[in-house]
Amino acid sequence: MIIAVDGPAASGKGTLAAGLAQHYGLPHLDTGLLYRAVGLAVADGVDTPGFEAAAIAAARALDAEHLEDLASLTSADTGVLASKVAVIAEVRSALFDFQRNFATQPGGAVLDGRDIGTKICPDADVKLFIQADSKARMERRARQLEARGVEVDRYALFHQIEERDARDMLNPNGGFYQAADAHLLDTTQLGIEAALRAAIAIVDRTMALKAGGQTSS
Ligand SMILES: Nc1ncnc2c1ncn2[C@@H]1O[C@H](COP(=O)(O)OP(=O)(O)OP(=O)(O)O)[C@@H](O)[C@H]1O
Ligand SMILES: Nc1ccn([C@@H]2O[C@H](COP(=O)(O)O)[C@@H](O)[C@H]2O)c(=O)n1
Repeated sequence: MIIAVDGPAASGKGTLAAGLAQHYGLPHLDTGLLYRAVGLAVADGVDTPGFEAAAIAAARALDAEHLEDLASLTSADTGVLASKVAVIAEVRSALFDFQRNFATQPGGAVLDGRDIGTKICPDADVKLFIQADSKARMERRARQLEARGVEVDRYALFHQIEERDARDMLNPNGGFYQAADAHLLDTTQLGIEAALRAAIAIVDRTMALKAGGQTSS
């Protein structure tokens, strides 16, 4: 079974994808980490003329070692860098095979990102599109950063998240939109446990309908 989980920054898609993976005994890939690793690799050259070529080279050279420094990869600044390299078509195509191979491994997988249901796994068995309002997302991200001892300017963080979402939604080479057959799950009013229960219910219902020869979207 392939489960595709997409959504904007700090919507909780990674948390839900990890919970679904654990529940169904599937491997999980946070595809944002790939873009973050590329962004981090070219951080020093951001907005210089060689930036694009350097990002393409970094994406082509990416391997598992680049995904180890989670503290640097998951910072808010690296998220912005990731969204800058994510608009480059050759970066996206260089990362495609890694994601596709992960998704199509025997038994299936859970992947979360922006274009999983639309570009990476248009054939996914279940697609979830996670939403939460911008203020709730900002507050969740602020608390996550504060738990790590990072000082947070909530006003700046709110604008950074909105700016990143806009860049992702307008990305001409991206695929960040709700697929026609994706299930919308708004978690603004749901805690982590309730959101995971709702996601599991959607997956179970979709798979049961499919087994009975029906579609659920
Ligand atoms: N339903 C929820 N209610 C409250 N907090 C949540 C909920 N879902 C996730 N969180 C918390 O919000 C923060 C961001 O969640 P998460 O990393 O899963 O988001 P994301 O969409 O994967 O973010 P990004 O796209 O930036 O990687 C985490 O600290 C997580 O524990
Ligand atoms: N499938 C994806 C995943 C991510 N991106 C870009 O990377 C940025 C960081 O992703 P997070 O999920 O870790 O927030 C994101 O803002 C996108 O620009 C992508 O394009 N496609």
